[in-house]
Amino acid sequence: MKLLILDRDGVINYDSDAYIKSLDEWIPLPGAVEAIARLSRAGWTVAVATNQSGLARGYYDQTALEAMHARLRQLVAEQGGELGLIVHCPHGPDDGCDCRKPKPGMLRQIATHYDTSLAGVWFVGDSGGDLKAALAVGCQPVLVKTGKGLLTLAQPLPAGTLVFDDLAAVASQLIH
Ligand SMILES: O=P(O)(O)OC[C@@H](O)[C@H]1O[C@@H](OP(=O)(O)O)[C@@H](O)[C@@H](O)[C@@H]1O
Ligand SMILES: [Mg+2]
Ligand SMILES: [Zn+2]
Repeated sequence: MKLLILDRDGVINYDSDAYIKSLDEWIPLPGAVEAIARLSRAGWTVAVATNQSGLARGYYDQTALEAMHARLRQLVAEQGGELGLIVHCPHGPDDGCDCRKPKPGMLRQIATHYDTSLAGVWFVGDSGGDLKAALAVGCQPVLVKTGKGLLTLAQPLPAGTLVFDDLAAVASQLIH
């Protein structure tokens, strides 16, 4: 299957060092919704793996998070596409979970959901933790320059990391 996995904050929507705490703060990056819809219409399954430690920190609740994800699904549907599984890690850095990136637990959850291999599946992120999670399970690490991407690019990247300006550029590369 044509599976693409995306990080959320900094890839699909603007990120903030103060976390994205409400639907009002959740603002799609230019071209991101259109890119997901284009990929979906072209037969790609687009899934999301996102750290949401703001839940553990008490900055927002599950209801707010689900409102953001419902809005994203609605926007993609309005462009004729369909967004696949969204998996989030609700834990904090000290909770010792298996799902918080750079651990690959969420990527494995997505592979299990779709009963497919992760080998070579592109995982598109903006942080070093995203790239590490990809490498841990044989995904193709892909960095975009949106969100924290330029900061990440200032550090040494894992060998073989692909770099694109944004999600729209990733979509154009995958859709021939
Ligand atoms: O990029 P994804 O995984 O979709 O989500 C990242 C967010 O959960 C937040 O992750 C936090 O990191 P800590 O969780 O505090 O280490 C910070 O980087 C915030 O700026 C950011 O909004
Ligand atoms: Mg991110
Ligand atoms: Zn977790």
